[in-house]
Amino acid sequence: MDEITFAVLGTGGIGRRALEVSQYKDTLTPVAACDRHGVAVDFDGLDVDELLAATEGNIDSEPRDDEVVTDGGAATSTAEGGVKQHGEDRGVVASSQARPSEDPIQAIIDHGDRIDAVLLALPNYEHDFIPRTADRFAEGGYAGVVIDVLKRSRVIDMLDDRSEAFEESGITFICGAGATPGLLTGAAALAAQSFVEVTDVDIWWGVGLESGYEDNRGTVREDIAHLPEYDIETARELSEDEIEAIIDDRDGVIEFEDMEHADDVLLERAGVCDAEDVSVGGILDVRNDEKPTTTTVRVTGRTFDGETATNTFRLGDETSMEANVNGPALGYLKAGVRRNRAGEYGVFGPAELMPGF
Ligand SMILES: NC(=O)c1ccc[n+]([C@@H]2O[C@H](COP(=O)([O-])OP(=O)(O)OC[C@H]3O[C@@H](n4cnc5c(N)ncnc54)[C@H](O)[C@@H]3O)[C@@H](O)[C@H]2O)c1
Repeated sequence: MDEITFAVLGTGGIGRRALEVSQYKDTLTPVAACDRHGVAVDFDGLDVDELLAATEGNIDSEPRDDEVVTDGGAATSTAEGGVKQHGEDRGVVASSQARPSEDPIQAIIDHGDRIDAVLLALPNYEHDFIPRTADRFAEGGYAGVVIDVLKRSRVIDMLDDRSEAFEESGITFICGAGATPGLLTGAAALAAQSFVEVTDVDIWWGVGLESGYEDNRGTVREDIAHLPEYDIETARELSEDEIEAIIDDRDGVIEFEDMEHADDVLLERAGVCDAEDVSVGGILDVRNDEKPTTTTVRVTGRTFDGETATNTFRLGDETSMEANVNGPALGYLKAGVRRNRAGEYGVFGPAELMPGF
């Protein structure tokens, strides 16, 4: 496969690791990265080691009320929380390759003709943030791959609504392509191949995050929004202290049931099963690196010759969340580029990039 240039939007917990993992993937060259403060662009390839060192412990993941994100305005804030900062500059601007920008996303769109794929490692505190960001790429004349690792089911419909616009623009949009949804959705689609009818898909994940906790505060906040007492708006408003209190109350271990994870709609749109037959839950432990439970996908169905069985896919307990999100995200990115170069545009989920059902 020819070289692929790609950009990462968001150099938080996920985006930084995507850059790191890309160094182990053939043909991928990171040429641009941004966060809410600035942007780094280098078409000879970013110096990932320098960028990671500069942003180590320097992620600004606190949600912003006063942030203007989609109309070309500045991403500014008066909030001081959520930043573990060293040196004078926040986030990516601490890298010598980056410069401050009033509108970092636009700066990347402006270079779009030299970027094959864009990985959106952005937060999802407003459900339409990623769809609106995608709109900006389409309106800015971008023609390439856009891929996200978002979790929420309802956002997939919002992206589907844009399918025609993406097709007209020459955009191949891959949605929900992290771990869950993403790797585990793809695994479910593969496991389903033994069956003529799938009756249940049960996804159960375990994440141990002790040493990655500081880097993944954004993800933890979004996960809290899946607890029955919270939603995306109330989770967005929580202070860091309130989040710590929620974690303390549970001795560092948070269990989730019936999560609104897009694995359900992504399996339905790939024809594997009905969305309502998919359930997602899991356990997050922020005080241990060891997974509190083994991540499994169980797909139950009926074979053509009348048997009922459950195919199970299990992740090794040693694999980290970062490995299970970013390896698949970059793998799906490459699959997207193949489609894009073959002239296939529109919206695709991870299950559709597996054998058809
Ligand atoms: N599918 C999966 O398996 C999976 C797993 C983990 C995380 N995620 C998702 O990945 C996303 C990112 O998580 P994270 O932990 O990296 O979050 P984070 O808060 O650590 O990082 C978000 C980054 O986005 C940047 N950003 C925010 N607003 C911006 C703007 N307007 N312009 C430019 N940059 C902006 C921030 O500066 C930061 O660098 C979340 O939505 C999370 O739910 C998915």
